[in-house]
Amino acid sequence: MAFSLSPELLTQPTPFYHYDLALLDRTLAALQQAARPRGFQTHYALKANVNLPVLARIKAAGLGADCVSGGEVQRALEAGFAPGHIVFAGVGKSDAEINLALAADIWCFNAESVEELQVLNGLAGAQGRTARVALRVNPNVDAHTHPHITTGLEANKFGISLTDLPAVVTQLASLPNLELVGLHAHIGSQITRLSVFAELSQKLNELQSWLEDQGHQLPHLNVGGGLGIDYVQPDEHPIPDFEGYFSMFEQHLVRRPGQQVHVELGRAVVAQCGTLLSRVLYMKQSQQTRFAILDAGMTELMRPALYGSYHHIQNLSSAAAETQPYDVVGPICESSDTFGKAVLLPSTQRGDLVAIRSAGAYGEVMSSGYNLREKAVAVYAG
Ligand SMILES: Cc1ncc(COP(=O)(O)O)c(C=O)c1O
Ligand SMILES: N[C@@H](CCCC[NH3+])C(=O)O
Repeated sequence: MAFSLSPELLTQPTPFYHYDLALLDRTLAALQQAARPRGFQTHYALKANVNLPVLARIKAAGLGADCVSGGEVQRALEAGFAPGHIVFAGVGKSDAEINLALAADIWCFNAESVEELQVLNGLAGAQGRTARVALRVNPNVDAHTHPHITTGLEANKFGISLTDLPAVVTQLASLPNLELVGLHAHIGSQITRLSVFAELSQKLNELQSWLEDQGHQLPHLNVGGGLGIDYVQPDEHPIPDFEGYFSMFEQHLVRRPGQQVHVELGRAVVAQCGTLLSRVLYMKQSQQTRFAILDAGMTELMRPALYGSYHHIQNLSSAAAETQPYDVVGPICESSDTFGKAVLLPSTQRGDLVAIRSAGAYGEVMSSGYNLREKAVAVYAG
């Protein structure tokens, strides 16, 4: 169904984020329908969107929480996620963040280096606790996505490299306040080539067998997130291909009896339910280009400026059938503050309301106050 705003929101000051919670609920239902019969548990990666009404629906659907900062652990607790359903990942956890998560007795730390394991061991001992850890490995699997959001290659800072793994596992024997409970990998985001998850599964199978040979049985595996969405046709494909995603792991990941397998999805859960609404402030014609200058910019949605990402743009005020190309830009003092070049829109003018689609993930959370901009408000429907 094409995006439209309810009449009372037509006078809402712009820019603002709009979240369709009914679509979020349908997405969560489809996700659980694909995950549960196959025996997978889903955590939601809070980094994609941390708004409490969004988190409430996600928690109600039975997902756990994947956090990458002390702030996210706190937000997950505030949203009512049980500590036993929270994991804490991240390549640079501070002592204060680790202490907070230890005190909350979260389920698991996904650890990314020997030094982190040593610090975690010390801090857990000081609190008189044992910390459950999963080793985040860098499996050197190419996710075939944008280089800035690829995380599972040797060149990336994330995870323990496979060559270091034997030394890390040896070290664990001298860290009495840690309990190894699992293996974790996350190879990247906005992945649309699902075969890479088969490759990841095969790497994890080999590593699991190797760890068992070292005497470590793993009650838990975490295969990360990364499932991509359709930014080009959000109306045709509002719900991502959860069936295809889970069936890859079902077919290729060798699970042990009773083993828990987690996925941690962010974008696929929340991207399509969010839209950034903005008004055209000015039209401007240069020698070659017709610009539509919006009141939203890279401060509200950074993805196009940061990665050259495509977001579908609609003019909600103009019904003309004929279209012409516009460069749709923001008001920020950066040339990269551009939502799209040569975007085909019906005749557009000052005051028109514009929808920038698929902005529910990594949109509002990545906003900034650059140019002393005020934070855009969020409104919820459904
Ligand atoms: C460790 C980890 N887990 C989960 C995610 C969520 O990824 P996505 O939003 O692509 O599902 C990310 C982000 O890429 C991540 O870094
Ligand atoms: N911020 C990225 C995704 C990064 C995922 C976190 N590792 C995006 O907007 O696509």
